[in-house]
Amino acid sequence: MASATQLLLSVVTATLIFYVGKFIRHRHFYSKLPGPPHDFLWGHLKLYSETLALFPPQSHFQVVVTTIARKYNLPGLFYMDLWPLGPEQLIIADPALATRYVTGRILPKHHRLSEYLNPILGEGNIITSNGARWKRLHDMLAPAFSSAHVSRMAGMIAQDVKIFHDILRDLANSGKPFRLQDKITALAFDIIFRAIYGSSSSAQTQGNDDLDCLDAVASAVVTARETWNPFKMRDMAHNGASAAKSLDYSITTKIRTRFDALKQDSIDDTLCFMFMLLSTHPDVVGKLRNEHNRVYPSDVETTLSVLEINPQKLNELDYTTKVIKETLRIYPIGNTGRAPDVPGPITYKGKQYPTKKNTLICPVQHTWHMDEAVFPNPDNFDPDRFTGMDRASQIAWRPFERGNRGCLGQTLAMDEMKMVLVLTIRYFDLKCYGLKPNEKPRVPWTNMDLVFGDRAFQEFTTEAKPRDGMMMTAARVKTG
Ligand code: HEM
Repeated sequence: MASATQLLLSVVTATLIFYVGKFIRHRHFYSKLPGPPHDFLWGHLKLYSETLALFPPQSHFQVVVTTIARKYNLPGLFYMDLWPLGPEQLIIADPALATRYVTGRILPKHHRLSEYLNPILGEGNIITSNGARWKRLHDMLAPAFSSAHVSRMAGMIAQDVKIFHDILRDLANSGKPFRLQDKITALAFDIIFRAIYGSSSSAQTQGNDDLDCLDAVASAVVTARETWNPFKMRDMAHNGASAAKSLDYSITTKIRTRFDALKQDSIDDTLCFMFMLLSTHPDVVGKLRNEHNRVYPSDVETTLSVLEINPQKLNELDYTTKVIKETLRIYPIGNTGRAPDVPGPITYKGKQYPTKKNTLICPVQHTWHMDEAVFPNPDNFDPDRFTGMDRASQIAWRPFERGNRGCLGQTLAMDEMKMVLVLTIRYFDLKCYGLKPNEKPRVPWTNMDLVFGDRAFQEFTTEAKPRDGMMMTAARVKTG
C-alpha cells in the first residue's frame, strides 16, 4: 500500500517537475527576445490584458498590439508571450518584412485560425486551408472574382445598390435613426449571393434565412469565446451547431465550398466606418460629390443606367478610390496568422529571430498603418495622402494582404464600395446618431474617440466590426 502511495507521489512529483521545467524554459526563452517588458510569471499576459482594458469591451487585438508597439517603441518585429492562454506570437510591424515573409512566400495559415474560424466558415474553407485543398479552392474561386467577371456583374450589383439607395431614401423621409450595419450587411449579402449564384437573395427587401443563420453561427462562436462559464460555452456550442446545421441543410443544393465566400462581411464593416468618417468631413464629401458629378449624370436613375452599361467608368473615380483606401488604412478589418513553413529563424536587418513550430506569425497592418514614419499624421482622415505617395508607403497599405493568399474579393469589394458611394453620397447626408465622445483619449496614438466615442474602436467578433451597429440618421441632400 505504502509503495502504491509512493508511486503516485513520484508520478505527481515527476509531472510537476516536468511542467515547472517546461514553464521555466519557456519563459526564459521569451525573456531574451525583443518585445515589451517580460514578466517571468505572466510572460506578456498581464501586459496584454492591462492594455486591452484601456479600450472598450471586446476591442480588436490589433489596437492592443499598436498601443504596445508605440508605448515600448518596438519597430519592425517583436514577440508576445501569451502562453499558456494563447500561442506565442511573432508580431511583424514592418511592412517591408511582411512583404518578404507573407507576400514572397506562401507561409501556411496557423492552426489557431482554423480552431477559431472553422466553426463559422465550415471545415475546409479557403481562408484557413493549406496545401492542395487551398490550391483547388483558389483555382475554382479565382475566375468568379476576376476583374473581367466582376465587370460583367456590375450591372446586377448596381441594381442591388439601387435598392439600398431606395431604403436610405425611405429612412431619410422618416427621419428615424437606424443601424447602418444591418442595412449594409443585407446589401453585401445580396451582392455576393448574386455574384456566386446568379440570382437575388432578397436579403435587403425580405430578409434571408441563410443570412440569419450565418449571424447566429457567428454570434454563438463569439459568445463562447468571451465566456468562462462552461454551461454557457456548452449552450453556445449547441446553438452554433444547430444554426450551422440549418444553414447546411438550406444550401445542400448549392456548392458548399463556394458558399464559404459568403461569409465575408468585411465590406459592410468598411462602409460603416467610411460613413462614420465622412459624417465629420464635409470637405471630403464635397470632393466626392464633385468627382461623381464630373463622371456621372446627376440623377440617380440615369446614373444607374450608366453603371449598368459602362461599368468601366468606375475606374475614373480616382478620389473615391482614395477615400476607400484611407478608410481601410485607419480601419483594416483584420490580419492574417501564419505558421513558419520550416521552424527556424527569420532574418531581419542582419539579425536572426527564432521561430518554433507553434509560433503564430502575425503581420499587424494596423500597427504600421498608424505609424507616423510610414503614413505621416496617421490619425488624420486624409484621402489626399495617396496622391503622389512614395512607393514604400504604397506597398505598406495592405488591408487586403498581398500575394497568393491575398484577398480574392478585392476587385469586387472595391467596385461595390465605389457603387455604394456613387449612389448615395450625392443624395444623402448621413450623420452618426447617439455619439458619446470621450472626454480624454483612451490611448495616446489616436484622438478619434474625442469625436466618435468608443465607436472609434473596432469590436473583435469574426473580424474588426463597428460597435453598436453604427447608428445613423439620413437626410436628403437639398438640390439647387
Ligand atoms: C473591404 C473588404 C475586404 C477586405 C478588407 C478583405 C481582406 C482580406 C484579407 C486581409 C484576407 C487575408 C486573410 C488571411 O490571410 O487570413 C482576405 C482573404 C480572402 N478574401 Fe477578402 N476582404 C474583403 C472582401 C472580400 C470579399 C467581398 C470577398 C468575396 C466574396 C473576399 C474573399 C476572400 C477570400 C476568398 C480570401 C481567401 C484567399 C485565400 O486564402 O486564397 N474578400 N480578405
